[in-house]
Parts: sequence; structure tokens; C-alpha cells
Amino acid sequence: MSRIPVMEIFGPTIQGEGMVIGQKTMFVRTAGCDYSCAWCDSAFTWDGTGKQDIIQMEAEEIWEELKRLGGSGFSFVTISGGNPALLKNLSGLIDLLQKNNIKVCLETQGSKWQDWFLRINELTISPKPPSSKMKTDFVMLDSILEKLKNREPDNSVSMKIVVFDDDDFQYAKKVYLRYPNTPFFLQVGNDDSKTNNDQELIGRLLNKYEWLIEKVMADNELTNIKVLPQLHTYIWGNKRGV
Ligand SMILES: C[S@@+](CC[C@H](N)C(=O)[O-])C[C@H]1O[C@@H](n2cnc3c(N)ncnc32)[C@H](O)[C@@H]1O
Ligand SMILES: Nc1nc2[nH]cc(C(=O)O)c2c(=O)[nH]1
Ligand code: SF4
Ligand SMILES: [Mg+2]
Repeated sequence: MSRIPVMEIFGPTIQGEGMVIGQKTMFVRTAGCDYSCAWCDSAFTWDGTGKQDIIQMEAEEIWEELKRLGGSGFSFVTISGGNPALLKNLSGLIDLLQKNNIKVCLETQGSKWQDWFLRINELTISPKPPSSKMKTDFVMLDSILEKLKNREPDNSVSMKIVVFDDDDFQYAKKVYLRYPNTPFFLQVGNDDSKTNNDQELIGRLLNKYEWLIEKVMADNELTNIKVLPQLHTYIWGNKRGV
């Protein structure tokens, strides 16, 4: 028996972020994080406010719930959190999904290593800029990217950095230059992940997207880079479970 702390399972929806943006996917969100980012849009996974929703589930039970929600209409599952890399025992779930021809994507911040990283089809590493108030352990990040060179050949790894301000942009540049061979994404930061005034939020996020694009356009060192919105927030605002 090996249970996984699950905060929520939802979908089908689209992946709103990063290298497979737009991809139809189900989500499994695990509980617990070793960080506490100032602007975390999923703080309910670690700040105690979602405690009553955490369910300890076996891999088989997660798979059953995914099928109950998504029927046969999905072939991608994205695991996020919290930090799913806190969970040594995710191996069983990854195996079970892949045995059923499901591609597995996973989001983590690059603070912890797990051997099952090597088997994730689309792994997003998202180191945190200064506005988060977290400090990046670059020794750990270097070692994670080094070990990932031994991943299975069809599997993809990318970096995604959320940018709120000029300091974050400088940080993102430093990370870009440190890992020149890793596909690199910038993502617009959502500075109000509580509001339910969608129109006002979306207007502001569009302006921030334009600001970020213009920063990249003007930069001569950031060349092989993609600048993305957090697409789901432009459609559903801060709604949970989409
Ligand atoms: C909620 S986190 C969970 C996975 C993992 N803990 C991580 O941070 O990569 C998923 C993604 O959402 C991003 N994110 C969190 N809060 C955000 C916000 N307010 N605006 C934009 N992106 C945000 C994170 O940077 C991360 O890339
Ligand atoms: N649609 C959608 N796309 C996402 N991409 C990453 C998410 C996350 O919270 O990790 C997320 C999310 O919560 N919803
Ligand atoms: S690392 Fe991810 S889940 Fe953890 S606090 Fe930061 S954004 Fe939230
Ligand atoms: Mg999210």
C-alpha cells in the first residue's frame, strides 16, 4: 500500500502553461510544498486552507477517478501541486498511466530530485524568481539538469520562469544563460490570484503579456525563447479545477 496525498483531480481541460500549452489534459494536483511562493496561485495545496480536501489515494484509485471524469476522452495527464517531487512513491502512478498509453506531464520547481523524473514524458522545471521570495539552490538545479541528460530519449524537459517585474526578468535571463540547451519559456505572472473580477484581471494580464513580449523583443541575449500567457487565466480567470 502506497498512498499519494491528492488535493484535486480535474479535467479534461487544456494545459494552460509551458511547452505543451493548449494540449488537452487531465490534472492531478498533489498536496504539500517545500516552498511558499509569495504569489502562489495554488497556495491551498500547502497553506492549510485546503487541508479538509486532501485525500490519500492509491495509484489505481487515481486512475479510476481520472476515467470517471474523463471517460476515454484523454491521453495526457498533468501532475502538479504543490510540489509532486516531494513524493518518492509517484512511480506506481506514472507506470500505471503509461501502461494505459497516457502521456505524463509534470510540473515542479527544481528544488528536489526523484528518479522517476527520467520517465516523465513532458517535465517542466520552474525555478522561482526574486518576487516569489524563494531562493534558488543552483547546485541542486544544476544536478537535476545534469541527471536529466540520462532520461529516455523521447522525453522532453523545459524550463518555465514566471516574470512579474524587472528583477524577475534579470533572474530569468541568468537562468537562460546558465542552461542554454534547455527549451525556455517565460510566463506572465498573475498578481491577483484571488479576484473574481475576470474582465479586470484579464485586461491587466494582457497588458503584462505585452510588457513581457516587449522586454524580450528588446533583448539581444534572449534569442531562443518563447513568451507565453498563463492561458487558462485569460479564459477562466482564477477559477479552480480548470
Ligand atoms: C502552482 S505550481 C505547482 C508546481 C510546482 N510547485 C512549481 O511551482 O513549478 C505550477 C505553476 O504555476 C506557476 N504559478 C504559480 N503561481 C502563479 C502566478 N500567480 N502567476 C503565474 N504563474 C504562477 C508556477 O510558477 C508553476 O510554474
Ligand atoms: N488549465 C490549467 N493549466 C495549468 N498548467 C499548469 C497548472 C498548474 O496549476 O500547475 C495548470 C492549471 O491549474 N490549469
Ligand atoms: S513552488 Fe509551486 S506550489 Fe510551491 S509555493 Fe511555489 S508556485 Fe506554489
Ligand atoms: Mg495553476
